[in-house]
Amino acid sequence: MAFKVLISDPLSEDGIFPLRQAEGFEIVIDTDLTPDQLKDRIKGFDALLVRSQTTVTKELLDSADQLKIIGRAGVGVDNIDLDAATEKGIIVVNAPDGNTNSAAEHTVAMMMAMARKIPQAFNSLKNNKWDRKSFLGVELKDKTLGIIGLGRIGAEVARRAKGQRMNVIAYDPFLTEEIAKKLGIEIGTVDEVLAAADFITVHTPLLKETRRMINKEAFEKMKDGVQIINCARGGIIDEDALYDAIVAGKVAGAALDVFEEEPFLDHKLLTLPEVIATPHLGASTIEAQESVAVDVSRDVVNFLTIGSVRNPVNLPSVSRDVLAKIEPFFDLTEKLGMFLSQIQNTVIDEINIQYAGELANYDVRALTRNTVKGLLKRNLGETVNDVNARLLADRYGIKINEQKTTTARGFMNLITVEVVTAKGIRKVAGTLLNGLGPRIVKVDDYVVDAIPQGHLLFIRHKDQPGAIGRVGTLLAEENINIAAMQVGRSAEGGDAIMMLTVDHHVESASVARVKEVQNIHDAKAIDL
Ligand SMILES: NC(=O)c1ccc[n+]([C@@H]2O[C@H](COP(=O)([O-])OP(=O)(O)OC[C@H]3O[C@@H](n4cnc5c(N)ncnc54)[C@H](O)[C@@H]3O)[C@@H](O)[C@H]2O)c1
Ligand SMILES: O=C(O)[C@H](O)COP(=O)(O)O
Repeated sequence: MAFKVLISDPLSEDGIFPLRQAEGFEIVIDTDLTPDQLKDRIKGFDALLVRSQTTVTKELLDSADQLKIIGRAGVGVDNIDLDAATEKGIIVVNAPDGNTNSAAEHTVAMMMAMARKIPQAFNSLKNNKWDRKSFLGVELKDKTLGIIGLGRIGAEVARRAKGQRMNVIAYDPFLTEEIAKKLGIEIGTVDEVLAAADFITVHTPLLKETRRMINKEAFEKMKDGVQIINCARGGIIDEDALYDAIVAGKVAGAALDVFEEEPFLDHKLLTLPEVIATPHLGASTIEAQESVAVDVSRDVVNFLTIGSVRNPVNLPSVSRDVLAKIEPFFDLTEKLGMFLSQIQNTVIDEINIQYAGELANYDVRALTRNTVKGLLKRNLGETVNDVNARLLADRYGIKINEQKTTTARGFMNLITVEVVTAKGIRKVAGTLLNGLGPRIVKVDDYVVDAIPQGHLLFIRHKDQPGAIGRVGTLLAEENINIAAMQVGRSAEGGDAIMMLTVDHHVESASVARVKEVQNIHDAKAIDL
């Protein structure tokens, strides 16, 4: 099967080699589409690769009939409607590390260019003026740089600022004493950073909390003559407040790579001589572009071919080590969910999943999602996947509980899935048998040994002579071949079950005939 990938923003040709090399991938590059054209173009594509130019709206996603993955060749995903993507079961991946260095270098370049008024001086020279008086700068040495947001880029900027012999004070909700000590910087509150800094640079994502966090009140807390850098996201700094603060002489310089509205050709901040700017070039280096394109291309190929990704944005990521331990259980957990959903029809209130044995030592959330996906699939079909399984369960008011225990009662690992409904509890347990693969080992309280694959007939009956024989005869009449059979009972003459592996799907008419057999309480056809 061929996978179709649409690239709607300019990406490094060298960086997309994982897509070019992958077998069965058709790549279309179309970077000049209007939003309306893109809505039409997206139909039939399995993957969309973007940078920050393409705005991925709910409307665009609504018109995407095949889309499974969006790759953002960069960090910020504020151009993508993540809620809409999650809702539609579309995974979003980004490339969080590939442009860190470039963005940090650009930030430092902007700070130095601003401190020494290099763009203004160059501009004057280009206009045939040899002016040595208007461009008196300041040194960085011994000045204090305030960093708000000390993630990947913020930390790299801090390292470089130390190299410029600056003092650094930073605020980040996750900044520990240990990290600060390692970087040789001071930790401050936002207000302390604002008050102490000669230069302030922001490196947070644009979030509800960070939108316009550098506003009129924040400028009032700063030193006179402070200089501001934003190479993170437009909107973190209130542009009107910045304009006023510069005009009032409070802010001596601003170096901006990003803006509230992009792209633009005319901006009132650019009328001020104190402002230098670049058109969102933080990640625009050959190295960064190649690196981010490689990262997202790999994730797109891996996701579409083997279902795994390294940098999911709307799914918790699983480390490589943990993935190696839990990956063999993916198929089993989905099948356990599918099995349970077919032996019972009542509205599910709660799903309890117990991981017993070695698995209890790992982060098994990916297995839980997979189990829930298996359970919901029967009614929600292919619209449910790993991305939206938990969200859909939430929406239907289904509580999900994950329990772990290291004792697995004779098994290396045992996964027990239980659904709680108004009619009671139904459960199924499964394991991986060394060298033999997945097995269902318990259904409700009956011990069985069935391969969770293909077509099964699950029968509840009374443990009486002849019940098994009569079912066998009836299935022969229906031309249904039995490949394997398991029986289990609570007590001699009590309730019992039969698990038959058959060669084909059992039609509902045949199931109805089985139910009429003497001493048979119930029968269900199961397809796994
Ligand atoms: N100009 C460009 O071309 C360019 C290039 C790359 C990244 N970026 C942008 O740079 C920003 C940082 O990227 P990163 O890779 O360092 O991200 P990151 O996730 O590694 O770091 C972001 C940090 O911000 C912190 N943070 C969140 N809310 C905060 C708050 N209210 N106050 C203080 N800190 C807060 C987080 O704790 C985190 O440590 C993002 O907005 C990204 O989109 C821009
Ligand atoms: O968030 C990012 O990675 C940067 O803003 C880079 O955006 P770009 O890929 O559009 O240059």
